[in-house]
Amino acid sequence: MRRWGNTNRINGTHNQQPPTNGGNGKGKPKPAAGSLDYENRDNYEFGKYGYGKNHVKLLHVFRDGPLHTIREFEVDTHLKLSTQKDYLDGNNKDIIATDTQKNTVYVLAKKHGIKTPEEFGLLICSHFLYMYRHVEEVEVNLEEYPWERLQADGQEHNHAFLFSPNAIRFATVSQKRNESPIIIGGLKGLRVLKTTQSAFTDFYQDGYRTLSDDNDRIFSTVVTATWEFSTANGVDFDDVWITIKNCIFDKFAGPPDKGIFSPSVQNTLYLTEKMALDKIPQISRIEMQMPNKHYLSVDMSKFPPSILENNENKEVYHPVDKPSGIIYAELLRKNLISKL
Ligand SMILES: O=c1[nH]c(=O)c2[nH]c(=O)[nH]c2[nH]1
Repeated sequence: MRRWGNTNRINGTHNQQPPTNGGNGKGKPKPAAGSLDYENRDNYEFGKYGYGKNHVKLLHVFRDGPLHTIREFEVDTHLKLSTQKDYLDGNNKDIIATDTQKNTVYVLAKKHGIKTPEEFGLLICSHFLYMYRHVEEVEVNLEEYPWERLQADGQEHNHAFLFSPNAIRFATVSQKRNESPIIIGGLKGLRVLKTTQSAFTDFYQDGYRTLSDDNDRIFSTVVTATWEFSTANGVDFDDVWITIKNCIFDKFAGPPDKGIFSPSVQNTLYLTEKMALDKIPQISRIEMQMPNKHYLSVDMSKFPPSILENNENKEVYHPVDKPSGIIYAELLRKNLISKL
């Protein structure tokens, strides 16, 4: 999890002028002269610091007559204050208690509702920056529970839902005072497998290599993807998430009858990222991980033919948990790189 990272910024900040009584002061109060804790203090400085509440669990139900819509989240809120007197001096005056942070999540959900994880994260960031002048930076992580509307008699149910954990959606929104927010969308845990249209051949040959070329192998992976938005204006965050999931399916599986050929996990990963950047102009970069979950053919050659009714030895595979290959890459729009 990225904490207090700093990369590209999105245009347009929220009004972050705090109420006049927000926060209670800056500067380091001096502990009593001669205090042991005070000695040598100037020899040190803080690196990363902050605090917050993790795993605030929340179900939001929107009742539009008989049609109900739900979103369930676990939310982490993290604040970085401009003062460090809580750490340095045991002075708690500036601390917005983690319990208060938890309450804030519930109150904001009740007051404003929840549309998407990204928009709820933006709301929480701007709330803390607006309310408390001594909050320097906010980071919010949101993980969504994968509820889908239940289908009954071929029809979408008004108020019943099915837990469908085939891909977990998450988002991270962070914002520094007087800067634009950074919005990261994400997907993880998407496990897929195909039984053909995957090969791995012609790779580096030397005395350390024992793996044979394989022209037709099983390809299975558990996809993680994260992407950064270059704008929040007019973005349909739900639609972006579904589009990226569909890019993964398109480049991994291809059309239902013929599929799509993969010469390596690396190439499939790159083509997926490229398709996502081509399709979604509002994202500036995408990063993916595809572990290679190996399924190895069981060697049947030592069994006598009489014991095997069918001699075809590619029907039984041994799923190998560990070790697994790990393939990853980040793809960025080139014009953004050259502007840095
Ligand atoms: O698609 C693959 N990429 C690799 O880098 C690799 N390495 C390996 O052993 N098998 C595979 N498969």
